[in-house]
Amino acid sequence: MSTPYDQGKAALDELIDWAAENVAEVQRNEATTRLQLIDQLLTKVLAWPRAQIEAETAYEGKYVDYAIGRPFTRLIVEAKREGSYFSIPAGLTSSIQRLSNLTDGKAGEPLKAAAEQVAGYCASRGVSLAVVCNGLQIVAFLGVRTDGVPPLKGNALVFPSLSAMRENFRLFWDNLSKPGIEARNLHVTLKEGGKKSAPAPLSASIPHYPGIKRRNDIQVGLQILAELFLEDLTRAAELEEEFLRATYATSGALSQYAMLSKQILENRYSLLHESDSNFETEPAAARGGQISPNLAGDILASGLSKRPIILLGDVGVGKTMFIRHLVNVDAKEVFQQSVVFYVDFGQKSALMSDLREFVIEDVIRQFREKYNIDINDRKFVEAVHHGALNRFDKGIYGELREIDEVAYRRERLSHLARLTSDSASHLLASMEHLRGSMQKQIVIFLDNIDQHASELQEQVFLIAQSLASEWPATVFVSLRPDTFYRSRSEGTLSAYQPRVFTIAPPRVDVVLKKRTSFALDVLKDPSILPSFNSQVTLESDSLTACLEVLLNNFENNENLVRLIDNLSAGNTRLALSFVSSFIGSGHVDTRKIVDIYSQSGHYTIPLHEFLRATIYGDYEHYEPESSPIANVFDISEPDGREHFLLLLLLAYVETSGDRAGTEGFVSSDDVYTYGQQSGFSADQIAWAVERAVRKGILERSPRARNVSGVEHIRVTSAGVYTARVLAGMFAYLDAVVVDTPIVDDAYRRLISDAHSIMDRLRRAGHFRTYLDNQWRTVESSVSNPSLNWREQSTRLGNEIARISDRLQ
Ligand SMILES: Nc1ncnc2c1ncn2[C@@H]1O[C@H](COP(=O)(O)OP(=O)(O)OP(=O)(O)O)[C@@H](O)[C@H]1O
Repeated sequence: MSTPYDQGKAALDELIDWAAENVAEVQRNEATTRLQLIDQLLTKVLAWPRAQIEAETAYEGKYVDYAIGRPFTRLIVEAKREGSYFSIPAGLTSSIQRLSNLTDGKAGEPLKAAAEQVAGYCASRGVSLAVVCNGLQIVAFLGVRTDGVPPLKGNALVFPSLSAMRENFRLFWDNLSKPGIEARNLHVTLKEGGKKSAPAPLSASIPHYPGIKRRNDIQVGLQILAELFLEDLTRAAELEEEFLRATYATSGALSQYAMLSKQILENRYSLLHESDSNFETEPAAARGGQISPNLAGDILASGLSKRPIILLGDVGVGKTMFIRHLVNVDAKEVFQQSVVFYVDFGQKSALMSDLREFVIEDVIRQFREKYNIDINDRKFVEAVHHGALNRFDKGIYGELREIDEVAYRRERLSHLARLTSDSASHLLASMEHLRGSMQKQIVIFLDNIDQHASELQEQVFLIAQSLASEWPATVFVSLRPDTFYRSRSEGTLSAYQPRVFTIAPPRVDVVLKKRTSFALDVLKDPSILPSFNSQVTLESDSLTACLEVLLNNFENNENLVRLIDNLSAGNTRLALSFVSSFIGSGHVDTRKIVDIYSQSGHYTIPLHEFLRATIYGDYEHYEPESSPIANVFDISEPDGREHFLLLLLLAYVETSGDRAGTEGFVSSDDVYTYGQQSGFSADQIAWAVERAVRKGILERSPRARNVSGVEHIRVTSAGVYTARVLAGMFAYLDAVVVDTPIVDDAYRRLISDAHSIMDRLRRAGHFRTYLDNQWRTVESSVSNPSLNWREQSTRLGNEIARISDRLQ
């Protein structure tokens, strides 16, 4: 099979022949050159898809001949007429030349003019790679450099003829083809001196960074208890129904605190089914909490459906909780009449085994443990294979019964052994038997697959499909939107038309109040849950006080609820973990809280106190990978303006996504264009976007990327909150300062490790002034920045001054 590399080489051979045959023609003008030679070179030889080449794009009134690459422009090509030759000084044979050697003197003038022109375009659009091409010759160089070398004084990769490209095809391909450019080979070839990286942040010089935050005994005890009562309580089987009734918040009720437009909140999954009529999606529950009539109907039609029913939802949104509530409360009567298997792929053993085997073994185990049916029990086996045994009796061995009873029984036994040897088909027969003789519906839930890698999720999805079509059971499978769409677009799913019900998150404030009240009830009345109370230690009084404080704050402290609601961005598990980590945090003076509360009956949790517990977790210093909160000021290059790149992008995506009909999504093309027009390089933008997606402050549409080939992104509530609230808070600056490279030597010296509150306030003051200085350079290069840093900075300044005054 020929590779794109082979195809490129063959296309170049053809082009060489064609150029030789047509050499006598009138000299081609620029348009013809482009059409006949440059287009061929780019698309056929160098494998750039047409969809990634834009010709004649305008920016600030200037036109570039070709802007190449999606979602962002990776190189700009300036096309010259074929007759406009570049001359290579005599004796220079290497493909890599100093560009200034080629542009010297009169002979170098045409190339010099073209190189200056394209370098100008590159600078104004933030594209680093520049190419000048006249159809037969190519010169490539770095149009924007970050190593201080002026672009026209740097190196260039030169191919003075088509045959030179052919002779050095490997070099030509590696540096200029689509895969070569994407791998950044040209940067390396031209020895940019490696991209300069940003100076090390303060954390690099802090001994034992990030340091484990010490907890006192109370905090240690409280943390264990908080996890037990707020998170583990979920799994206490004795309390299942009581727990669900007391703590379930209806799925799909819109948040009252999210700093996102209603449009985005209401359309959490809606870009999902645009222009795909092969399947229907609908919310599993209406906003009032009632189960969708279609979902209820599907449960009743159990076993008739040959396709799995998909419960689609983001991580931690409450898919498992929805299933449990459905089975034990919402449709309790239906499920009581049914045989229900719940296969949990969250267990470790799921990872170790063959997945199909795991499902079969687990269902057999549940038959035994939940329904008291051992499908290998002799009597049961005989009942299941009753028909087969009748046929056996009528067959040739049936006669043995009269001749030799023992031999008959032995044959019959081997027959049964054969029928049960394949556990999958024996299980299938057992299910058929149950459905027929006991009139039971069979329902199987395959859950928590989304905690595994995506390949595994797809495998489980395929298993669900085959179970639904082979077994007399209704199969539910919970999936994340991205796996679902990947499977559809890659064909695993395309033959099926699954039923899809989406699970929207509940209101976080309601979940928190209900969960805290329930934990308090269990704590106060040991008889509710004996197994739990045996684990309660001396700290249970402190825990009671903490939970009462929290409950009170969830009811009255809007700022706190807004923080949790927005930062958890629909991940209910994350919201609960914020609360339990606050209770046992080494960064919170729990003793003080409990004392104030017992004296006054009231304690308002300040935002900064809760934020500290969340942002630092178990560490003493901010650690960007493990913290659930992103450092928006981090940079990838020694470019101080980059401190504001992510904030600018967040504000841009938020405003552009607010237009009606897009559900908040903006195409990456637009994002890159905006960033590049603001003077940032594509690499800087890619780095910022990647980091933001990883930290959940921007999210990609799982669907748009696969269907139209263009990635779409939108801001999350965590993104809006981080940009608008956190970035202007002292506690946030105080945390992320250790992780932010400082490009100004003077400020780098001022910003050091600090412990006392006065030192930290001083440090935050320096950091703020430093950021203000960098912001001035942004303001001077971005005509209409999407961000108002001055306002945030003033807020910060006021807060720092207020705290200092209070302390003095
Ligand atoms: N509607 C709800 N009411 C009350 N608590 C909820 C609700 N939904 C989720 N929770 C709580 O949030 C946490 C996460 O929920 P759950 O495990 O159901 O999410 P999930 O979507 O199944 O997660 P994953 O994507 O990891 O499988 C649990 O502690 C659960 O009790």
